[in-house]
Amino acid sequence: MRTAHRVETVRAAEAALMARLPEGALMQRAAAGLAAACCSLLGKGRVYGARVVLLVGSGDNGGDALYAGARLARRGAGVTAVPLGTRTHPGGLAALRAAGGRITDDPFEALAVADLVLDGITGIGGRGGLRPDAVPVARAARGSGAVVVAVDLPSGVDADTGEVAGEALRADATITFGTYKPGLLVDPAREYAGALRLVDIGLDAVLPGVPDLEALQHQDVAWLLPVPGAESDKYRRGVLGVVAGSARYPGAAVLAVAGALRGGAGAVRYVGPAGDAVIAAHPETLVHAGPPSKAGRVQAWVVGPGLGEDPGPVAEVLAADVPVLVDADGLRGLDPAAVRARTAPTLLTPHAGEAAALLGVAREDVEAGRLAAVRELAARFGATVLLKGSTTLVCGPGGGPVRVNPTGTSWLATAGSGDVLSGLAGSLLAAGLSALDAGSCGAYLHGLAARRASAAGAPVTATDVAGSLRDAWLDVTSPA
Ligand SMILES: NC(=O)C1=CN([C@@H]2O[C@H](COP(=O)(O)OP(=O)(O)OC[C@H]3O[C@@H](n4cnc5c(N)ncnc54)[C@H](O)[C@@H]3O)[C@@H](O)[C@H]2O)[C@@H](O)CC1
Ligand SMILES: [K+]
Repeated sequence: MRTAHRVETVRAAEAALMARLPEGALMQRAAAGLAAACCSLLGKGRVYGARVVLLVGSGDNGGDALYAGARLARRGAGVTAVPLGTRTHPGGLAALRAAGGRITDDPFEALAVADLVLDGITGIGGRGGLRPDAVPVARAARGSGAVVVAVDLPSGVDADTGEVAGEALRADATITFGTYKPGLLVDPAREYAGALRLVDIGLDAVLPGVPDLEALQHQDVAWLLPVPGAESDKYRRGVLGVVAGSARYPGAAVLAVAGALRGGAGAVRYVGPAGDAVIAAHPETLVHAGPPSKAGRVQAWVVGPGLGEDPGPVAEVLAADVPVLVDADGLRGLDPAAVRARTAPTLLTPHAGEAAALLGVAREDVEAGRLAAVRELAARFGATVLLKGSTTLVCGPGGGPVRVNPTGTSWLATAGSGDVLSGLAGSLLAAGLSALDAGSCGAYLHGLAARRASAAGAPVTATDVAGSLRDAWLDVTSPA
């Protein structure tokens, strides 16, 4: 599990750790890890003679860059610092000078020939986007052909929310200290961070056990996925009911069932007007044309994909005392009170547009502030919410850590892929996973399947994604 903590928590942990250590020890740990990471990015035998430029802001983030620069200078790199703040970390500056580094006020000359740029303008103390004087310097760094390495965070992004208010530096890699920060894992900031590397500075011992954000990895998902026991039959493995599709959108039913059949439930019961299309594509499905309440027993429901204008079945499904996943058309006009009144878990799976409609804000606001949006929806509906998009987030109703999905590809932005996800996550619900686990494991497998299907960088269809779910499942559950 990859975990992230917000700035307030990081600062408290750092203070607790610093109280036990000699002055400056923590910053030296950070600088040592940062310098080592820079050496490996430059490549073996390429540190001596490398031209390194440090962009140095007024705080300790600049201090990290300066101390790391001093270490690189001692290994033979030509290191030039560009002070950009109202002050420059005095100890770091002295260390760089003592190691033979130089200071310049002409960043453009130094950047033109740089092999590596360290962005130490702001870290967790940054507020808002880059200040105007830093903007042309950050752009020149990006355009220089050098490897751009952000210290702790790309300067200009919000560490806690992943929001980017104004301009921020685009890094090839970010070397972060002690723990990930939420902004490193959530778009739009995540896109600015490049490849992530965590440097251990001993913070784990003092960080709270419950993080603000967590990202599942293969072994976490493998642990959570259902495995049939010797005594299992199709009913004990869980039956999922899918209420989806309409005369106008029969394909949504076919795709939701395609996801559902590969999600671990023992059987899938389709309820709706697209039974013929569903059976033609998936003969293993049980179909029922009548209302959901007459369809027979299920352990979970999915309602919404391709339903069209008729919200009738949504209320009927919400009245059932089993977990319910509501997606797509089922989310339109969804009443928070009706969801809050349920005793069984509810999982809502909006994309940014649907989330915006539920919150009464603009879609752009949801995309710019995904974490705030998913938390607000979960609190308002008293439900688990899976917010789909460039960074898929899953938040439980009780506050707890938000799960951020680390798999996926932009090729997933294709018609019908959400229908596959709702079937898949619903199937995991029917198999007995909690709404948080079903949503996050579903998103994980779905993203992995899309990556597999588009392996060579080709477009994928939702049908391709469903077809690759089995391989994604095997990927996750096969021992490394
Ligand atoms: N506290 C600690 O024990 C450790 C801190 N470390 C480093 O220290 C950093 C935090 O240092 P600070 O708290 O000094 O904060 P930062 O260095 O992140 O930034 C604060 C400084 O930047 C200025 N600033 C804020 N927003 C700005 C903007 N948009 N544009 C330009 N300047 C801006 C502020 O006026 C202030 O001078 C971490 O990110 C990490 O890099 C590491 O050395 C590990 C240990
Ligand atoms: K930085």
